[in-house]
Amino acid sequence: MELKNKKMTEAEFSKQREEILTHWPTGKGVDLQEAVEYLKKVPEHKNFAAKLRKANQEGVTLVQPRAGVALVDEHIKLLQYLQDEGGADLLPNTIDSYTRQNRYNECEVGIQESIKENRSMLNGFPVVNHGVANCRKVLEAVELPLQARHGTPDARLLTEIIHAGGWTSNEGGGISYNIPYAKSVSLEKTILDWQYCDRLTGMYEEMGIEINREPFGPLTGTLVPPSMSNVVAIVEGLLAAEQGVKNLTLGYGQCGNLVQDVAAIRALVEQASEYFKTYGYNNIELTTVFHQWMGGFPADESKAFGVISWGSATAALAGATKVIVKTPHEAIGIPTKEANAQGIKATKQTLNLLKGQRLPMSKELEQEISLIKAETKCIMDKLFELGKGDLAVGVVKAFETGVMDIPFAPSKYNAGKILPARDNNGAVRYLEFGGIPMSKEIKDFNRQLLEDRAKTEGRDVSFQMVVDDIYAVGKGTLVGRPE
Ligand SMILES: CCC[C@H]1O[C@@H](n2cnc3c(N)ncnc32)[C@H](O)[C@@H]1O
Repeated sequence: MELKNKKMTEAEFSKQREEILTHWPTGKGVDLQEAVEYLKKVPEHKNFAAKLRKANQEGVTLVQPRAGVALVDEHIKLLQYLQDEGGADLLPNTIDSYTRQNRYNECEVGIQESIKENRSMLNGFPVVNHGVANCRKVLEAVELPLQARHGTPDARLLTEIIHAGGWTSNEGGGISYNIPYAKSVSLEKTILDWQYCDRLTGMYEEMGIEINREPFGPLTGTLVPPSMSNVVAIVEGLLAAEQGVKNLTLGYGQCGNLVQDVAAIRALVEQASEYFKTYGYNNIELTTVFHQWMGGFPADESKAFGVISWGSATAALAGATKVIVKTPHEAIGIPTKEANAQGIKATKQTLNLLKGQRLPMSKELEQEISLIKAETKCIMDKLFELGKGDLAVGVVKAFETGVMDIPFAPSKYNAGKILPARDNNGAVRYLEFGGIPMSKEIKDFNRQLLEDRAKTEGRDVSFQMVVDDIYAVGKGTLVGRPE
């Protein structure tokens, strides 16, 4: 199929669908009309899009953990615990790595081993292998809306199954679930595949079922400059809107400097809304998600709670609609249900203490919002130019030329010439731009801030700053000062 940012035709969608549903036997359990009837009976309080809309209207920040284990009954117990003991507002189904690579045979082995070992031998919920009926069993066992959180370049079958199973939100996108997650999957393929997922979402919307879509904001979660992360979020939002998606949550991963993080969320909402309007998508319901620090964590659990609470405070002051929670086991690996619930409770305590508070506008905040918007615009303008007006084509060319470039991404389609480092206040700045087309004024401004830090530290602006910043939070500081 030719790559273009155009709503898929019915014929093209049906042709793909016929083949997709054969990729695993559980595909036979998907019947669109039957699924619509089932979804119509899902109560409003278990619809993800509805709950986000309500939170946005009330100005509250919802709390959502990540969680997923191999077997259905254990997964249900886990989600019920995070709902009842943790107090989660929204529930995840974190999907295992084999499913993310469409390696369903290995999921089958993992399921059998989990039964034998009586513990989860997969790092998430193998939703394709479990199929529609089990998705519904999970939904019917909890009182909260459900979302699939994964990292799947080709999520077409996964998306068919989760929505037929009553889950009303799906994370991901053609860029955000490729560049940080895959080594050699072409961007063209993942944009096309995610157009399918978004078209299916659009079809549900056209049949009266509200489904939320959430591009994956943090990307590599390693010092990603806010403007680069906002470009990906806005682009995936526009691509989804073209396919008929109406309910969108655009995301951002915490960098750590309060003013910059609040500015990133404010700039994201304002600029995304402008682009939706410019391109004629007038009825998008836009919400935001703030991911607590996605980089290296301190192993000490008390220190980990410090990082979790700081992310919670920033999400509240930014007015994010949702915050994704980390746990005190982050430095070790997949958390126990108890540690997961602790992360939720610490987050809710902080959000409640800050209820109704927002970071007030200031010269610094205004300046940071304008800078992020200006940087974002430089990249977006180039994107449309490269694509000769077509966003999808523009994205592929932007990565080929390094106009879009995600720091520390594994994908061979990512130029990897960009280098970020923190300024003296811990805000993430561009140290190297590679092919990113920023104005001279913006380049000089970023450089000056890094020179100021270098002067304070008595060293040159260098790659060592980048390395020091990557380890800093785990070692207990934000800026990686020389030892
Ligand atoms: C981009 C996602 C990374 C985060 O996703 C967490 N994560 C991954 N898999 C699971 C799981 N099965 N249960 C609970 N958390 C999980 C990691 O710890 C990390 O914070």
